[in-house]
Amino acid sequence: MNKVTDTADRNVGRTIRIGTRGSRLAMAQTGTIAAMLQSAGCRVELVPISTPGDRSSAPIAEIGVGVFTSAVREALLEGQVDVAVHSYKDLPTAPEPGIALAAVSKREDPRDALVARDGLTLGELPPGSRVGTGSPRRMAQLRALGLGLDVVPIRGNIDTRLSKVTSGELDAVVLARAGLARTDRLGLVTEVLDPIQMVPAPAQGALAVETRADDVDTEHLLHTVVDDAATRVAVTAERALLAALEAGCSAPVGALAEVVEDLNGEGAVVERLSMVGVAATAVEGDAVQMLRASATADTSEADKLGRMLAAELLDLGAGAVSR
Ligand SMILES: NCc1[nH]cc(CCC(=O)O)c1CC(=O)O
Repeated sequence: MNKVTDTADRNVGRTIRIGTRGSRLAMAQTGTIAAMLQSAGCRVELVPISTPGDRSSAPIAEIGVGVFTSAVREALLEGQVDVAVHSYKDLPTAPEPGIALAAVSKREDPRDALVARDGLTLGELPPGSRVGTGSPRRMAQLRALGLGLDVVPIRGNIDTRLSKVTSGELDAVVLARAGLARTDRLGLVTEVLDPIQMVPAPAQGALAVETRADDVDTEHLLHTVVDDAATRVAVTAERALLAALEAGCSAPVGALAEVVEDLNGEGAVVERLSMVGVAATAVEGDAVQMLRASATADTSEADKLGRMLAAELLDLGAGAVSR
């Protein structure tokens, strides 16, 4: 008997309750995980959860890290739901007592995307163009490109941000390509940004699927049905870099790791983990410099690779701004 069948059998007759926020993105993400569980023969129920993050329009920096995730985690701990699905990049780096990261699903394209007026690319936007983003990481990298863009802080869900281009208030916005893909809006993208110029947020495009730490059946099920090994290795390295810099999800820090095929000394194909990390030296004003470090390691050393690149960035002077 294969592993999936075995796990599904142990969960026969059970309905797995998945907590989800009501936003279009959250619903899409939860739907992806629900569909995987259903394909494995599980019955699934979606339980809507409202969070303070959804009810407030204050800047994320003010309302704090984890505003979107803590209410869903509470519902999990209280037993109202069995599974919580989060955008992995929105999770604080500190582990949550009582909660297990049961699976990381196969990552969407992690790159950032530009949605600009008149089909323009970043390079085609005239100097002085107003480009909106709420992320210090994107702000810093946009400024560091030296294109003379007017980088405007914005907030709100994907629809709110896109509407600022449609209304003419902004010339462009930068968003995660993954969020646009999951909500069927890739058609609006005028340029997918080069991940060397715009290093994505750690774990961008990946979903973290959690369950209660004592719910070993659900944990095993999720691990078997949902977990993607290559994604987990990559985001482990990226999150290790973030944690080592003591930087939260809104910090001016980017990291991207990828499992790649390489040749070893004997000419045999081996898998390696290749990674780049960036941190901004300043986020206020226009003079922003991005510090950069990159390296390759064995896939079994993901955590170590992330911490090593973080140490390199700290040596280069990243410490002062990332805390
Ligand atoms: N911070 C909000 C957020 N959290 C996850 C996504 C998109 C999906 C992802 O990055 O995995 C977004 C929107 C965005 O950054 O444009």
